[in-house]
Amino acid sequence: MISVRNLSYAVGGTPILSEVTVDIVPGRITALIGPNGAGKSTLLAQMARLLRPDTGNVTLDGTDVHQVPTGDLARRLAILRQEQGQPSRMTVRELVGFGRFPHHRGRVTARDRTHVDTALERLSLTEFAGRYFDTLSGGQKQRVLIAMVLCQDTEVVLLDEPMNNLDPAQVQVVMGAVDHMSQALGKTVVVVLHDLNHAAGLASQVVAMKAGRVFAKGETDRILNRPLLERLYDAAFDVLRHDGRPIVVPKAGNDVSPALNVCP
Ligand SMILES: Nc1ncnc2c1ncn2[C@@H]1O[C@H](COP(=O)(O)OP(=O)(O)OP(=O)(O)O)[C@@H](O)[C@H]1O
Repeated sequence: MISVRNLSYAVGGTPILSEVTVDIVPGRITALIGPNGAGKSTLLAQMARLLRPDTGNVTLDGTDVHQVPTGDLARRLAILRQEQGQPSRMTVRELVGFGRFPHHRGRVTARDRTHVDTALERLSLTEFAGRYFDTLSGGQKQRVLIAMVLCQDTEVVLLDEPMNNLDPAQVQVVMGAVDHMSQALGKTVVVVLHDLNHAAGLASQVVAMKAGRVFAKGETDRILNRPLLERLYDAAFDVLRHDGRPIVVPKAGNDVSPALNVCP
């Protein structure tokens, strides 16, 4: 399990995360939501040990992530970042296959190839396997990077805005792949999402961030309600229900009532 305890982090004296405490439910999907600049990507990077907190810590099954040996962490945790390096002359299959490196360390086995094929298929990329990555469209590239994460077969998967650049059909492909990671493969997934309906469709838990702090956390149904969302975003919403889950509709004109702007 990933736990974040009293984590604070500042850059140049400016607080980015303040006293963040979160327990991520193992084997489930947790959505990180909140306004631009709330600290979601920074929190995800802290979970992946890409940043070091000033105070507090992130633990993986009770061990501080900064104490986990690097090879061990690479086999247990994978992250899709918003800004990945853009490799040029590599085919889709080669790139997705890189995700297996922490497992095979240069000696590729049949099992590694199966993982690559499965990831390509799951992200509807089989037809692009021989194409160079830099010849793909933005949405196709995004799916390749997600396939690379899936291929790593880690118990923890961290995804920063995986639905970026995707058309509605490809959103469904990626949502299906992420859902499969949790439902069928039992992985613990933390995903940064801006579209609250993607959060409603995917996540069982939501952590809402605002100004570097945890604003609210809990089961998706409990968090995605109108008063809470209006306070979180300082914007007006309607929240409807469809198929037993919330549908969030932003209202035009941002006519949030003054009373709802008051944070508790
Ligand atoms: N290296 C840095 N130097 C200065 N400020 C930073 C740095 N990294 C992050 N910040 C600031 O910290 C805040 C949180 O950034 P972060 O990217 O975590 O937010 P976010 O919730 O993921 O935002 P978005 O939804 O816009 O992607 C922002 O105000 C950002 O400008």
